[in-house]
Amino acid sequence: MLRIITQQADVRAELQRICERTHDEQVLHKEATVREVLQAVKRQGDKAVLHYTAEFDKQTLKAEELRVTGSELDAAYQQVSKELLAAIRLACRQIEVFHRQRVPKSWVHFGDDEVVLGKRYTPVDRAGLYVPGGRAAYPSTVLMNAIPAHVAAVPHVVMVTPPGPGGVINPAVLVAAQEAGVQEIYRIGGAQAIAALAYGTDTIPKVNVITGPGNIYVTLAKKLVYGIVGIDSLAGPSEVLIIADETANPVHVAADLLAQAEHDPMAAAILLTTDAALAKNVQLALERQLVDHPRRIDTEKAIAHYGLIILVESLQAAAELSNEFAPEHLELEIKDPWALLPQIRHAGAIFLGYSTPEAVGDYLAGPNHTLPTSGAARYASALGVETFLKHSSIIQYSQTALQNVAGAIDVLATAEGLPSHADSVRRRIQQEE
Ligand SMILES: NC(=O)c1ccc[n+]([C@@H]2O[C@H](COP(=O)([O-])OP(=O)(O)OC[C@H]3O[C@@H](n4cnc5c(N)ncnc54)[C@H](O)[C@@H]3O)[C@@H](O)[C@H]2O)c1
Ligand SMILES: N[C@H](CO)Cc1c[nH]c[nH+]1
Ligand SMILES: [Zn+2]
Repeated sequence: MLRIITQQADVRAELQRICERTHDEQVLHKEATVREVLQAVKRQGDKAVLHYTAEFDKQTLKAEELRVTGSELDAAYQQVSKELLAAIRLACRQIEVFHRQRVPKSWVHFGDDEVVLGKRYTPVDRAGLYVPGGRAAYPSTVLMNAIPAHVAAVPHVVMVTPPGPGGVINPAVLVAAQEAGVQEIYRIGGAQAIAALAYGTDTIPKVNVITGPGNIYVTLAKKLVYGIVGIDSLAGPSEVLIIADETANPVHVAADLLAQAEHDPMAAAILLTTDAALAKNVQLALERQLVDHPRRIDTEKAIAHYGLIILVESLQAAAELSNEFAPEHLELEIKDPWALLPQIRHAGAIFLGYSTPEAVGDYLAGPNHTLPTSGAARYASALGVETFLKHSSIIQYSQTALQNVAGAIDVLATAEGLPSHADSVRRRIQQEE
């Protein structure tokens, strides 16, 4: 049963508990497991990857079986329906159109002071895309990761995803990967996959950046290898926070809460509403929709531990609580969502109005669905083209321009006690004299 509480002193503590659920004490033992997996893969490479694939994914594979073959890729097209292929292609187009609008451009400015300054963007050499596959297959996540990498012109893109029974990878995942231009795919998942991408093994190439969402093991592993490789953000168990007033449809609100809760027993689903009747009706609708839900047990776990309805005094109060939580997804199911939007400061993606369920963003609106979770939206953003790019600063001074600033550099270098810095400028000026 989804709990209803009224806005009172402990609301903030309760929201904080849910927000920080991936950092709490129960997660510590998982972090110990993840550290062990990372160390083992670093030292033993493929041997450890195969060991953990047998232990956690229950699949016994040989190193030469890790890479998905060309014939499996071809066969996948025969296994998906025409409708699914058409939907994947529609999503592909819309995601690409959106991501092409965001490509940062290199620039150079030639100043009148004979100083040239600029920024030059270049893609990483190798990217590793994690596509989750434990509880569900995610062709949509393939597209959300691979298309920005393609738009960024990353030369070498590797994808990993956990093996299903018999080592098989869901054909829709393989089709989506081909439609989005991924050629190299390995059937590994969890922390062992992140470790393999970060350190490299005989079979799996070491990459420069790892992107993609995953469960708590994947997210902890990404956090721990950050620095050895870049990462997009901590995109862990899914979340939705809905702000609704008396005009919202309780059946739709309940469906949207379940649409996130069904991802993972650690998913979070929160409703902030100004209307007590709506709160009650959402609670009832959610119970009804859960009755014959195919993922009922895990979804109920998420709702019981990380689900909540809070009755708030005003939409302004709701916006403040939402900002503190910084949800991955925020829905504004209210009369005038645009009026509340300026109050919203932290959210991975914001869905406005009654006809914009979060699922449109999950699949094909265009913006990326790989989003920061557990409060990371306070400082991080959606995966994007820029995740696969870095920029180098461009600086050129003429002799005259250098003379103009030589005195200031001398003073700063002397203040820092770094005489060779000052000398490197002085010698050039003197050489000219
Ligand atoms: N934030 C986002 O943008 C976003 C997008 C899509 C999905 N998600 C989230 O991705 C997650 C997908 O999770 P999933 O479990 O379905 O797939 P997953 O691929 O993330 O995790 C499966 C892997 O976890 C490992 N694992 C399972 N149990 C383990 C154990 N006891 N010890 C060590 N390793 C273990 C296994 O190796 C397995 O390969 C969900 O939490 C979902 O909410 C988030
Ligand atoms: N809601 C997920 C992000 O938290 C993304 C997704 C993929 N497929 C369905 N949903
Ligand atoms: Zn979803």
